[in-house]
Amino acid sequence: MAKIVVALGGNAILSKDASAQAQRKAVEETVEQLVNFVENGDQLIITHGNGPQVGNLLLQQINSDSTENPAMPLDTCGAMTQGSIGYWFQNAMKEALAKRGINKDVMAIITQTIVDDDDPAFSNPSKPIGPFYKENQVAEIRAEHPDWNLMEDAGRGYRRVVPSPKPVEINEYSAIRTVVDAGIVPIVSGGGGIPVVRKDGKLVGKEAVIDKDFSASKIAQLVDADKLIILTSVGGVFYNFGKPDEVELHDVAVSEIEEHIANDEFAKGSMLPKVQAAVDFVNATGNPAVIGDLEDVKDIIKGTEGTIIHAVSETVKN
Ligand SMILES: Nc1ncnc2c1ncn2[C@@H]1O[C@H](COP(=O)(O)OP(=O)(O)O)[C@@H](O)[C@H]1O
Ligand SMILES: NC(=O)OP(=O)(O)O
Repeated sequence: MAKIVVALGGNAILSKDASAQAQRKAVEETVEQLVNFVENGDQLIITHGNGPQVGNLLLQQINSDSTENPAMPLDTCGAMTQGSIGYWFQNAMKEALAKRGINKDVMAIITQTIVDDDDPAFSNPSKPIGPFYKENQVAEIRAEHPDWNLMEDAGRGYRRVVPSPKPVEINEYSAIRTVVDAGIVPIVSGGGGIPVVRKDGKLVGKEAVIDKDFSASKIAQLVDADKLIILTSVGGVFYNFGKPDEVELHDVAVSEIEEHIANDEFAKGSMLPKVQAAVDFVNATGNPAVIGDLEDVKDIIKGTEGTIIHAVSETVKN
């Protein structure tokens, strides 16, 4: 049995239709893929993003800044998306397991991620959230929301960006470990976890969105995972992505990916955090990380799809 942390992108849950019904359906389709791991005998730990959802939640609140019905701060919005997405996953996963005759508990855990109050990310927003805007909408949006920062997101349009500090600790780590050891399928650290700092013995929320790829890597290291799998909407990691000479990677040594990161070759806010999170995991544990398409889970389990990032020693063995 392998212990596997699987991270799913918020864009995989919300693509075009942002209704609760459509997102629930996307989650139901997603878990049909994830049960393959459990059927394969693996202990699964699920984590997910919330970029599109938390951005939409903020937009829904724009007109509710009255004293009677105030808008919620970003950390609380993060908690709300963790709750809603966790709720969809918990029920969908339980039902999908039952359909295959597997009686296993599934449990979403409200997770807080401790960050550093002095993280430079607080003054350098980089995490894309909410919908994609066309280039010709940008001037109007900037005029309407002068406090927003906007960034181009991997050739897909412009998005609002917010601070994204790095996870330092996972507050609920020991509870997560207990749940994992009990064989329960936990859904943890949704949206990267609610960003908090410790102040005077208390946890205080910060207005930010943590990258779930970094939290997934941290959790995978803390639970001694055998593998970290980051599932997204692309078959793997490409060099020269989107250019005529793009190349998809299948097996790659961590040192090679590190060189390409150092050369600034990966898109910030999309592929860069994934490769960085994978590299951190591989370097800390010596175990492999995989980046691949949610649709390819069966082949990722077989090792025939996705980009597998190996520790150097592993690559030398091959
Ligand atoms: N070098 C690259 N290789 C593969 N995909 C890339 C690369 N650079 C940018 N991308 C884009 O990054 C996307 C995945 O990032 P994103 O959508 O932010 O992930 P998430 O699934 O976590 O929401 C891919 O669908 C692709 O469009
Ligand atoms: N929080 C987070 O990383 O979300 P996405 O995966 O949706 O970008």
